[in-house]
Amino acid sequence: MDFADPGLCFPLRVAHNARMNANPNPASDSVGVGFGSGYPIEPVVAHLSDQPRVQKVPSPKLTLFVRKQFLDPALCQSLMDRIDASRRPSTVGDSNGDPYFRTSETCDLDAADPVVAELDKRILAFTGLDRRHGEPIQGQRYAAGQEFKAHTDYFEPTGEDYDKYCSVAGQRTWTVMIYLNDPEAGGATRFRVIDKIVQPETGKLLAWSNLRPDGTPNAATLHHAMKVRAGTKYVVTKWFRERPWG
Ligand SMILES: O=C(O)CCC(=O)C(=O)O
Ligand SMILES: [Fe+2]
Repeated sequence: MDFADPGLCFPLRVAHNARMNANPNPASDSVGVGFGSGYPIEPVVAHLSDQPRVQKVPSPKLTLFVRKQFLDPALCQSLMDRIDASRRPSTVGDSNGDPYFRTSETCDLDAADPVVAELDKRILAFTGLDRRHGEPIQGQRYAAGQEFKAHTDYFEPTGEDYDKYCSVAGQRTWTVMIYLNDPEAGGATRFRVIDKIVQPETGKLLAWSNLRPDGTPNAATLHHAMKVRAGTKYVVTKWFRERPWG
């Protein structure tokens, strides 16, 4: 389940793959090609830090950015409508046997849908990452009582599902997540290693590197989508990979 063990460290494979796929060249496509996979992270960090209204969470352990009101409420509503219309139970890699570990629902958003294409374009322009390294955007929906317990978005290199999820595109480099609404109560995202709780707000974007500057998976990215207490929570997520996606 991509569950973080802070003691784990798998430097060689990840660092090697990540370095091989970094693209230091300027854009050769319409948007988002400049920084390849997002590893090395330094150019991405510089680019994100330059964007208007972006805050970098001050932590030596984790590279995490917050950008409020990245999406306007109308676009958020269009995305929530799509998530409502087409959802399935969420799944986890490397299950630990806890059936309540991730109780939300997931929507595989259609990349051909103009609303989704617009979202993709904005994320690529904002991050500077290469569209070829991006997974298709997903939506997540949490009804009251639903959550996604503490996990990491990278895949444990020793986990039994590592090859299944990573053999083609490699490890996850960056996570970009946007809250689409502000649920009545609960639903915050808690990064417990750095003691940071982010409250959902309509259109607020989070972006973090799942890898340390040396290319190893960063256990300090451990995060918990806390239970929604009242109302419904919606987010969209786009993950980037070391190598092109499919
Ligand atoms: O919903 C959230 O706050 C976090 C979602 C998440 O961590 C994930 O989908 O991997
Ligand atoms: Fe996550």
